[in-house]
Amino acid sequence: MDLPVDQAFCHRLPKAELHAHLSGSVRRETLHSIWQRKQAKQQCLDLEDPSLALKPAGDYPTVVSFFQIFNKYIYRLLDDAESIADATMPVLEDFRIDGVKYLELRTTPRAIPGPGIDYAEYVHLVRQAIEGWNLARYFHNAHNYELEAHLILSVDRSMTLAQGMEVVDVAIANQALLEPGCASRVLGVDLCGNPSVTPISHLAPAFRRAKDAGLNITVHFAETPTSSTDTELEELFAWSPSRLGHAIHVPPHLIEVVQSKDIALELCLSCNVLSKLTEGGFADHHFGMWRNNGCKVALGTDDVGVFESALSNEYLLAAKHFGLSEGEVVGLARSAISAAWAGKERMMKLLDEFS
Ligand SMILES: CNc1ncnc2c1ncn2[C@@H]1O[C@H](COP(=O)(O)O)[C@@H](O)[C@H]1O
Repeated sequence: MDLPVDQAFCHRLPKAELHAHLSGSVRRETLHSIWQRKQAKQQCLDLEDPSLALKPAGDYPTVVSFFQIFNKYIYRLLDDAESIADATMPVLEDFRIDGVKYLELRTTPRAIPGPGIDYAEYVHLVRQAIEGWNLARYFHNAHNYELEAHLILSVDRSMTLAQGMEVVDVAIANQALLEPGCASRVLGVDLCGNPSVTPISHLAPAFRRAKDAGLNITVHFAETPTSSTDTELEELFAWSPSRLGHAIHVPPHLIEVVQSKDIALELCLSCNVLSKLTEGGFADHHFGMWRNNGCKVALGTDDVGVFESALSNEYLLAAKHFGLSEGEVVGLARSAISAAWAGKERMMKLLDEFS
């Protein structure tokens, strides 16, 4: 008999997180301690305490105000090698504690002129932080990796083609392990950023280069009505993505394309409801529509630092608002794992954890 799904069950579930933005996944407490350290060193003196500067989840009046928190606050605080490392490691630890076994963390390479950080160096710093954390857990846990973490590099919609190309070149250069014994790699490229920034067609050659180099492609798709024109959505399909993020305002004739191409959907319930990208509450979320259409769904947190709903809670919300049984929630977690990019063998091992 199937029992009602509860928090403990969703926590125990071996989970794959495929849609999480690094800078949006940093907890407020982590930002606060980085801010305190910097204040003590007389740095970032013009930045308010993050507990005052960042609104509670759900208090962003528009989706545009949500995007401003990155440029106006988080990027200004995380502006050197130390703070990038200090932000990245707790993000991994938070996912591990929540029972995430496999993570594809995405981040947008940033150039930070002061300390001389370019896109390649930014990615190197994030990779070093991942490997440092990995190593600590490896020795703590009798030489087993508890969380396998990889990277996806994001191209922001506002980038020029030259910047997009540079992101892809850095992604290509980071497809291999950093050094023998390391565990993480760059697996793919994403298109993200404020969906009111259009058009995006100038970025096509960058995604073509990524595809040609064997990188996987995911794109933020149909997040707002402005970014859901047939022209944009057909352009994005031409980039051959194997996954789509959010997929909110997809017209019926393109729903069929998603089905026929077996594209997986990365769906983020709390993010969409709290940032008002969707209308209504959780029960109105398009998760129900995609699931009923038999599409492969991977639940994700998007920006857990902002929306404060861990992946286990996203499974609980789906179960609660869509009446899922324990067996159906397990099926959902397996569906996320089957959409991951780390290779068949690795995915089979993760799927074994359910037996
Ligand atoms: C509604 N959800 C979303 N839709 C689109 N893009 C989003 C996003 N949430 C976050 N980002 C993108 O991720 C960047 C922050 O992380 P990284 O600096 O890359 O690690 C933001 O600047 C934004 O471009």
